[in-house]
Amino acid sequence: MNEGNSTAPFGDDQGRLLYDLPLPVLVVGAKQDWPLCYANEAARHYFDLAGEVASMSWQALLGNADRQALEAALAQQETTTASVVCQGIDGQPPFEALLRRTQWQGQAAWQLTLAPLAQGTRAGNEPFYQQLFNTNPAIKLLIDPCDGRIVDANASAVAFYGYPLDTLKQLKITDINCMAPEEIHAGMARATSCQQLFFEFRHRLANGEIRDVHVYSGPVLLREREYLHSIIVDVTDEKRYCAQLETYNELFHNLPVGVYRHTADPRGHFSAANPAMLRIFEADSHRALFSAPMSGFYYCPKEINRFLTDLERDGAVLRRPLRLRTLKGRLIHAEVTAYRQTATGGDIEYSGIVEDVTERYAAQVNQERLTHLLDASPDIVSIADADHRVVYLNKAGRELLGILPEALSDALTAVHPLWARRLIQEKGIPYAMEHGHWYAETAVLGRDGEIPVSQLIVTRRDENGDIESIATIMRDISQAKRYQAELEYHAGHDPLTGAVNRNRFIDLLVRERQEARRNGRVLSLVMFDIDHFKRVNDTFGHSVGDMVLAKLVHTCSALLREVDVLARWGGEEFMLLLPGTPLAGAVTLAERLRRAVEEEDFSPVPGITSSFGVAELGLDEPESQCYKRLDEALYRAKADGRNRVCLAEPLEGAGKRRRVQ
Ligand SMILES: Nc1nc2c(ncn2[C@@H]2O[C@H](COP(=O)(O)OP(=O)(O)OP(=O)(O)O)[C@@H](O)[C@H]2O)c(=O)[nH]1
Repeated sequence: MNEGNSTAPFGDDQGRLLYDLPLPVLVVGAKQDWPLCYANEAARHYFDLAGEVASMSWQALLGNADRQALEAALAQQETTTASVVCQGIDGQPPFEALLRRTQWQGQAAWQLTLAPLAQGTRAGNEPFYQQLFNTNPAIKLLIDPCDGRIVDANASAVAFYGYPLDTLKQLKITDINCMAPEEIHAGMARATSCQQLFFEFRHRLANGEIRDVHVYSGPVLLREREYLHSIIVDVTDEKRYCAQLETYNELFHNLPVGVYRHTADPRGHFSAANPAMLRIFEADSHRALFSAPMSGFYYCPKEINRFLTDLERDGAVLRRPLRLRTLKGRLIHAEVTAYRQTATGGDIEYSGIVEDVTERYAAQVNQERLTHLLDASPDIVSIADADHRVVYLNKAGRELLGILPEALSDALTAVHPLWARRLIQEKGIPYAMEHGHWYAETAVLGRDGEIPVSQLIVTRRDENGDIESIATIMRDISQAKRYQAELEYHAGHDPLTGAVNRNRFIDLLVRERQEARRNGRVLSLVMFDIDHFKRVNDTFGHSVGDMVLAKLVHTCSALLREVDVLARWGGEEFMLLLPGTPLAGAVTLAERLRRAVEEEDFSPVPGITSSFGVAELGLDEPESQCYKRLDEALYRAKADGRNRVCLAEPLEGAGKRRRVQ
């Protein structure tokens, strides 16, 4: 498209349109002196121009008055359209210049369309009109302004409207114009009186299709009658094209991803960028972005060189992660798509899109870190979505289950014993759904049976408050359970004999008394110790004494019921708690124990015996009082010669002695 060439100045479609327009059209630059850029065929005919127009001064073509009026209108900075009535040049009819701002080869320009006024009023104009009407390819209708009848139509009109000429000539303009008839008549009146010559209408074709048209309409005098001569320009495609351009433009400006173009040279510059590019690269203006050398945006030149090499080899690179630097020096993670193309001047250019994925990248890195951590954990971690589909299972979980189960219920069935599954399904999940989390000790099925686990179920809700995920963390607590049991045992047992210690005995007694009260059961206590134990130590040494103590507990324990409790009360003194046992039963048991000890072989110690005090605990009797009664009974057993069982004084008659052998 060369400057001054009379064809296609604005791109093919629009250029063709202007070229074909039977009205003179000039394009002048919107700057000082308004240099002439273009004249269409009709303008060349009107002004009698030949050859290149670029060097011509268009003002010289006009008379003084017209030139001043036009220059005044063109000088209006704010105006986008204007209309100036001109006298016309020598021998030509007057015209109305319709001014419209436009672009000429990327520069601001004015389009001047000259619509002849009252063409028919001058004698000798008819042949020119007839020539234009029949030979010019533009669509033309001749209309009777009185009733809107279509009097004549040229071949282009017949082709455009799709009616045979005869049919077209039987129609009125109101039959093809979509506007209300009264408005059409008002328009025709304005055109007839030359008040308005340019119209935008919508015309209906024979096939029913509606087209957008620009209509230049003015009066002509033919065969001594006044008609309206209308030149119809179909602008439907242009309008659509403009609307599409508008959409693209809007898209370009509002896209959240950066769209760019830059030169191939790494030291080059951005030459086009949408607003998102400014945001991504923290540029205050397009100027700031365009003036920065490309290399300033590269965080890792090696990475960029590889990118450019691949681009040169393949012509395009799709969605490659790149580390880039903003104008403020901040590192960003971007995904870049680039295409290589040859610009108009033959230079290589790159264009494409940049997506700032810094936040997504950080989230991904975080997720990878967490996954790494969770995989390193011996705890079993699983996450299910709102539909109970398992979406994550850490390494410990995968090792336990082998594969990722599809649903939470599958995972529960595969992992938990029935009781735990029920507990989780019936209590755990509903509770966590309501309160956000649930914690309990459950179990998983191990190779050698159940493994106790602590189980935490955590639910997460989305911004609408709907359940988004259900996460479960299970920790094997079998070791802890073992330690706990050991600790509990040691806290409540005597390490030498394995008997319950005094503290635990007191606790058990309190619990047993409550139970006895509830059930109306009796409860007896027996206090006993080894006779002359000091001698054992003195004669055989302390370790033999220890052996005797342990063996005695072993011997006695074998004769007790499960519910009976044997405690080492202190030194070589023991206490028995006998739930549900009345005094007589306790005495019988004490006697059995006494005999068993007497008969036991405590080698190397001969003749070990023991003495017993027995009491039934009164319903409301304080324990201390009962201990005292037992102590007295044991004292009596010792005093009476040892190796015997003595009954404690009954509660009512404390002080009396009773001896049972
Ligand atoms: N070997 C050993 N001896 C203990 C232990 N606890 C206490 N004794 C000893 O048990 C003996 C208790 O002696 P005493 O209270 O005089 O009673 P006893 O010699 O059995 O005399 P009677 O009870 O009157 O028959 C003391 O010598 C303590 O040192 C222990 O754990 N191991």
